[in-house]
Amino acid sequence: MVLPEQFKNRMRNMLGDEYQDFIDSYEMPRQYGLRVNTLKVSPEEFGEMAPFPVERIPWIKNGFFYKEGIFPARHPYYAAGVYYLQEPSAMTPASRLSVEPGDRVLDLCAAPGGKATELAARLKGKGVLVANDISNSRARALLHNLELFGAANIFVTNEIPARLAESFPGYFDKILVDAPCSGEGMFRKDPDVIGSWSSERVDFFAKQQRSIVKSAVEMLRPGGVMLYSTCTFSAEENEGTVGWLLEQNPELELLKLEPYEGFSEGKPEWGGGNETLSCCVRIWPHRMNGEGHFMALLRKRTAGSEDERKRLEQQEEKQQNRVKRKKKEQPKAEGKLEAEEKKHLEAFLREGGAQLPCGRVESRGGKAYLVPEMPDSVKGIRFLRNGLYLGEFKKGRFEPSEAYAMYLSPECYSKVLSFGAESEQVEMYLRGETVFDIKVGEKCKNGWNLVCVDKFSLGWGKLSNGVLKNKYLCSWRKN
Ligand SMILES: C[S@@+](CC[C@H](N)C(=O)[O-])C[C@H]1O[C@@H](n2cnc3c(N)ncnc32)[C@H](O)[C@@H]1O
Repeated sequence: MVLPEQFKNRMRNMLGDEYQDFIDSYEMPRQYGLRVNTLKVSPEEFGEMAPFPVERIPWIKNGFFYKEGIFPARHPYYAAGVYYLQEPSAMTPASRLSVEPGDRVLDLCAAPGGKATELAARLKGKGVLVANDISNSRARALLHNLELFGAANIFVTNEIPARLAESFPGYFDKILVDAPCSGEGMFRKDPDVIGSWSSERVDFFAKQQRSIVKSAVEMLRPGGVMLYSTCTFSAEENEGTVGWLLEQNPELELLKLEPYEGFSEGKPEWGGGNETLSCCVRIWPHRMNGEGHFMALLRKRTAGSEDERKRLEQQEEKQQNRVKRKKKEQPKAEGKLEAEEKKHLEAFLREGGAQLPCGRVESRGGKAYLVPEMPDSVKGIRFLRNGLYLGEFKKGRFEPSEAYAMYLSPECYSKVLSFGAESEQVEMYLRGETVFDIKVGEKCKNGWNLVCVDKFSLGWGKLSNGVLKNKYLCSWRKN
């Protein structure tokens, strides 16, 4: 692998005696991993039922290594959202942010969802995940992955962080900032990144990261916890950014991350000398089985000293005023279901013996959504999805959505048609073809059926006289 001379010089200066081991790691095979969706299956169960050889990743509870030459994305379990393909060190940031059901969580730079899908799974349907990305096309991929995972309590936004900060001052319990970076830890996985590397880009990202984390801190509640991560090695973008953040925000303190023997400490001298920077964690490819990552876990202290309390109060007041001004500017949007719509939705739920989780159902443009609790100040925020898209009202009936199918499990719906993972029928279904010769049985009946591969939902199909009309979402179909 041909690496830029300037990059090599920088790494030689950083690593000293270790430099040769680091460079040699570029000749070693890259690491392949998948992370199990705990909304659908436990890691233990997956370990027993995995359709190809896997090995547990020692520092990630629901992570598994698989070998080069295996293609997990081709298996129907991938289409069922049973796992997400992710390089093992990239699994680490979300694994070290202690998200609990009921938390308000923000993933500020979330696309395509490698970490947001894990945060959503940890919430177990309670609380809310705001998953944001500045790029609209990448935010679409993020939404797709969250829906594939069956995540319901989501708000997928496409905003600049400063705009979000106006709407969510001091709102979140947990924030992940997986910042855009120079990607030095991606060289082995994606050699194209090498071509775009330059020391100017390192400086560019370091500056951009400061502006992103500044907004993130404004959105963290006192006592809340934030994890900052990158997939790069440069000091400027890692200890440098975190050192600056600590200087600007004395209410922040670094916490230790749940340890693993392969992790290395951050270097205070690379970030202005603050000794606590040693709490940061680095994953070096020559020291453990990961491509490379940096992580810092920060907590916003609750007001302690009188000065600090006053400063936080002033900050809070300023932010609340901004929210009040915004509220005045925007009329309240109406989203209640019409009586007819309510009737059609209830008829559908009754037919399948399904129950919606607690929450508010809203209708927008003839579509129904189960929406999470949100402050009024979100009005005006650009978003792709608010909550779980349940389905559409069409010609006097309700048609359930793909996202709703992915959210459901066969235990929650009374009409289920399950294909075996190795069957030709599951492949036909995923290609969008009509499936014939289906026999009705105890669970599989005429009408809307939740189509599954083994016990994992894939989508909808409408059964009549042994013929399954395929309702699998066109844009998700296999070619
Ligand atoms: C390292 S990637 C995130 C990867 C993602 N967390 C995952 O695990 O799949 C950084 C992301 O930040 C987004 N981004 C770049 N500048 C941003 C900004 N100013 N605010 C928010 N997101 C930004 C990029 O579009 C990109 O998707």
